[in-house]
Amino acid sequence: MSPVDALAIETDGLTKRYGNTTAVDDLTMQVERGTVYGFLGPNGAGKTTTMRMLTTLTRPTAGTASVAGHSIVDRESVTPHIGYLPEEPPVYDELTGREQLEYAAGLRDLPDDEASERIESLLERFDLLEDANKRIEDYSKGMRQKVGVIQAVLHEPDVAFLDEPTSGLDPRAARTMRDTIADLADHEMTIFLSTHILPVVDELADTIGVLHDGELVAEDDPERLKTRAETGDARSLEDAFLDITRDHDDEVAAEPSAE
Ligand SMILES: Nc1ncnc2c1ncn2[C@@H]1O[C@H](COP(=O)(O)OP(=O)(O)OP(=O)(O)O)[C@@H](O)[C@H]1O
Repeated sequence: MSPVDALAIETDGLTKRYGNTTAVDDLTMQVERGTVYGFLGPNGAGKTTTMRMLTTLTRPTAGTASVAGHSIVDRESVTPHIGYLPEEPPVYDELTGREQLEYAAGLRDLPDDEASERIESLLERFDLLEDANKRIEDYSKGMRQKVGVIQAVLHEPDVAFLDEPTSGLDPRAARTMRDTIADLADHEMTIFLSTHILPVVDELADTIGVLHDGELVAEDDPERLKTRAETGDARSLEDAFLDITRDHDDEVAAEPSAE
């Protein structure tokens, strides 16, 4: 595998502006195949916008990116290789959980027997078998979230984009979710994981990127990120995150005003 083939995601100067707001600002990053990339950032940093560009749901204002070796402007080439769990799982209330997953498998052209084997095994894994024939309108938030994650990885995409995958999950289900993400990564799936729950990233991520005001302000493996550059002392990921995003705010405040 050449170094380029080894990349699941590659962006170069990726930028998205909405009017006067620059949501993502000149983002250049690389994510290796089969790794878990923890994508952190304060509210409004541009994480969702980045994921929407990488999953072809919104077009960049400038810059380029490829996912699984395909340019994101070539929607038809990219989508078979990706799965996406957005903040609100896209599910139909009037379907049952099982019907929703069968529908998702159909959209992905999965053969019926393969689809039903995977659906049943993931339903069991997420403790949803008993409720699989209930309509989604009667599901709790956590149950909807489970269906959303299952449908994002059902077709075993090369790259899964997961936005807050543990949102709404009880501790046992959150554990299952973390174990599932680790298993998928062990089977060569690349996971691009955005969450505010730092222990999840600390446990799972091979690399962490911190986005702030649309810019990538830090990127490293969790252990190095947690080691203070100045003193070499260990700190928690939460402390590292707070230091990095505060330092960046201080830098911005110290910049001479353009006026
Ligand atoms: N469709 C849109 N139109 C206008 N502005 C937008 C749009 N989508 C996002 N923005 C702006 O872009 C910036 C980045 O938003 P984004 O949702 O990507 O952040 P985020 O890091 O995902 O935040 P959170 O952690 O709160 O989910 C914000 O200032 C937001 O207001």
